[in-house]
Amino acid sequence: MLRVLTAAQMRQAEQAAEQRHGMPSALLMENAGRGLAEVARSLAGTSGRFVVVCGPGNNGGDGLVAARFLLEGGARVAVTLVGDAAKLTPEARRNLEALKGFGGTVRPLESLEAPSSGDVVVDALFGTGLSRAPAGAFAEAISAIHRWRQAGAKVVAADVPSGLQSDTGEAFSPCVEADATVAFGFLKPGQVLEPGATLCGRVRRVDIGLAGAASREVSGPALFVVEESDARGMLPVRKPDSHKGTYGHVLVVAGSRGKTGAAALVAKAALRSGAGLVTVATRGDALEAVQAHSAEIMGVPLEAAGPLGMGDLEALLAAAEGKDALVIGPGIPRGPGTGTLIGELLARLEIPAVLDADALNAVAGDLSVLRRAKAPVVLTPHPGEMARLTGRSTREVQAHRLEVVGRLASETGATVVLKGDRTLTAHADGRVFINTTGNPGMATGGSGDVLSGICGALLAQGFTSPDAAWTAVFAHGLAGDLAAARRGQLGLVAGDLIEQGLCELWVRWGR
Ligand SMILES: NC(=O)C1=CN([C@@H]2O[C@H](COP(=O)(O)OP(=O)(O)OC[C@H]3O[C@@H](n4cnc5c(N)ncnc54)[C@H](O)[C@@H]3O)[C@@H](O)[C@H]2O)[C@@H](O)CC1
Ligand SMILES: [K+]
Repeated sequence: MLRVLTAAQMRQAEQAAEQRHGMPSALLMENAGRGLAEVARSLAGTSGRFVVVCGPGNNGGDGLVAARFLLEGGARVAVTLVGDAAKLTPEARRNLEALKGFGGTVRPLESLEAPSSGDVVVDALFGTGLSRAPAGAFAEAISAIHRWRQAGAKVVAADVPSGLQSDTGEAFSPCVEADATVAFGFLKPGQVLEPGATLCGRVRRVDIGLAGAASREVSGPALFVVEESDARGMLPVRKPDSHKGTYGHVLVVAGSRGKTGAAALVAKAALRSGAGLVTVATRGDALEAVQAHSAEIMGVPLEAAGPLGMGDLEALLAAAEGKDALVIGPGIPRGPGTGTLIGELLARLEIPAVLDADALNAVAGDLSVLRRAKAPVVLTPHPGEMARLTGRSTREVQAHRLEVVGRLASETGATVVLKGDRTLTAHADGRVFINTTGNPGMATGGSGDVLSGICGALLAQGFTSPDAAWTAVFAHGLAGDLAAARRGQLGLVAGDLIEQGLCELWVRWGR
């Protein structure tokens, strides 16, 4: 997994490096600038020129160091400083002097010969210290960088494209669009969350000497980007002497008349993700249709009528006997008593549970039932369901995804999966896993049911709730990518994620 640090955590890491690991910040800046120069050089044509646009903070300092290394290498380099030179940080100022010592000069932006194809622009206006929308001379410099890029120059951003908020991935207007971004030391959330990820172009991380220990000394959420090897490594290789009991039995409480497909998708996804057995508990008038979807699905009829409620408690407790995980929610008939029923189930069952779809809406009114759960709980809301769970608007949820998902996990003790582009999985211990697989073709009915089925199967196979959740999210997204490669994004339907995507994925992973 790749560790991701917020701006505040980067400052803590920098301090720890200096105070406890003997690594002065001047050296960090030197390493950052050298790495930046190397990436810039790799993007230039044979006789390409470099234009380095520096701001007033340490990001500008990195640019000044890069300019010095480029000059030292014999390149043609123009440097411009935007803003009040008197306000340079002490480290940036030292590097301005060092640049001058190498014969470098700083010129006003208007006097520069416009770079074009083969040339490289280094954007070192703002990094993690950006605090508001760039205006005035800064906005003009960003417009110039944009024009130069249109004319064919490549743009490499120091740490983050200027104008991008490194903690959220939200972009102010204007914001630099880069061909490559050099991440100093650690990735930043804004480099992996959209729209930031797109604005960054290719992200190249360079080591700058922030001792590994520094990343352990930072406080707040521990953010990670999941890589394919992480998810693959979680999936068990089946042992020759195992049997269906080895791989767990999932109880799926889902579906109703007219929504039998939801239950079938959960069940089939669980079956295709290694669960030994899957039983669906649903209203008697829907069960036959659910089982007709697949010969492998076992069934338990819930004979009470109407919405799920306390009248179903005894039947569900009985159905849960001998099961290893519960998935509840997709397509259930929901009524005023459904939340109470789910609360009772969580308080009494000793198996981990995935709450999805209408189970989330049912508990939204009283989240305290989650705290009283006997076993681990995974919540899998999409942004609209997250809005109902947290009493915020969907827009607010989307603008503060990291913060919202982390807070709900720590308040409820559950593992929370906030779905959408770059799905986030937060655990109550402060870890947040950022997912990078998946595609817009997966925005289709039933896709979420498949995710909860995969997650249920992994829980039944003994995964902890955070491991089940982030692994399921990664596998679900990659299954979507594999299925889209065969069907196209427009042609993709949820069933393809199971029959094509997941099966192709397990073959690819040798599972
Ligand atoms: N933290 C670390 O460990 C390291 C940080 N380094 C660099 O330092 C950067 C962070 O440096 P700083 O904290 O100095 O921040 P920045 O260089 O990103 O910019 C902050 C400066 O710009 C001003 N500012 C912010 N938004 C503005 C706006 N919209 N218009 C006008 N002025 C604005 C601030 O008042 C401040 O003076 C990183 O992105 C990275 O490039 C590197 O030198 C290496 C080590
Ligand atoms: K920058």
